[in-house]
Amino acid sequence: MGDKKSADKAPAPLGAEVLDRLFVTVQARKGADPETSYTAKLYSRGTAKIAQKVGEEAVEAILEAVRGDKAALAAESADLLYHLLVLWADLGLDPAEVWSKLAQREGTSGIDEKKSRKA
Ligand SMILES: N=c1c2ncn([C@@H]3O[C@H](COP(=O)(O)OP(=O)(O)OP(=O)(O)O)[C@@H](O)[C@H]3O)c2ncn1[C@@H]1O[C@H](COP(=O)(O)O)[C@@H](O)[C@H]1O
Repeated sequence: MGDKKSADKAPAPLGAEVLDRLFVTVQARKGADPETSYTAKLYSRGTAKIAQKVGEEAVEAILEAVRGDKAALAAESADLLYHLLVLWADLGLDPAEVWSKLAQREGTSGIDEKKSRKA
C-alpha cells in the first residue's frame, strides 16, 4: 500500500518529449510580437543572429562543464537546446529529421563510422 501511495505521488516522467512541445511553441511564435515574445524577437533579428546565440549558449554550457557545475550546466544546456530549436524552426528544419539521423546511428559505433569514412 505504501508503495502504491508513493507511486501515485511520483511526478510524471519527464523526457525528451518536452523538446517536441517546445518546438511547437517556438514555431507558433513566428509572426508574434517581438515586444512580448523573446522567440519572435530572435526571428526578427535573423538567422545569423540566432546561430550566433546558439554558439554563445554552447560556449556557456562548455564553461560550466569545465567548471564542474552540474546545475549551471543543466541551465545552460536548456538555453542551448531552446536556441537550437529556434534555429531549426527559423530554417524550416523539422526536428523529426534530426531524431531520424540519431535513430539511423543507433548501434553504430562512432569509432567504426569514422573508420568507414576513411576507407
Ligand atoms: N525555453 C525558453 C528559453 N530559454 C531561454 N530563454 C531566453 O533566452 C534568453 C537568453 O538570455 P541572454 O542573456 O543570452 O539573452 P539576451 O541578453 O536577452 O540576448 P542578446 O541581447 O544577447 O541577444 C533569455 O531572455 C531567456 O529568457 C527562453 N525563452 C523562451 N523559452 C521557451 O519559449 C517559450 C516562448 O517564449 P516567448 O517567445 O518569449 O513567448 C516559453 O514559454 C519557453 O517555453
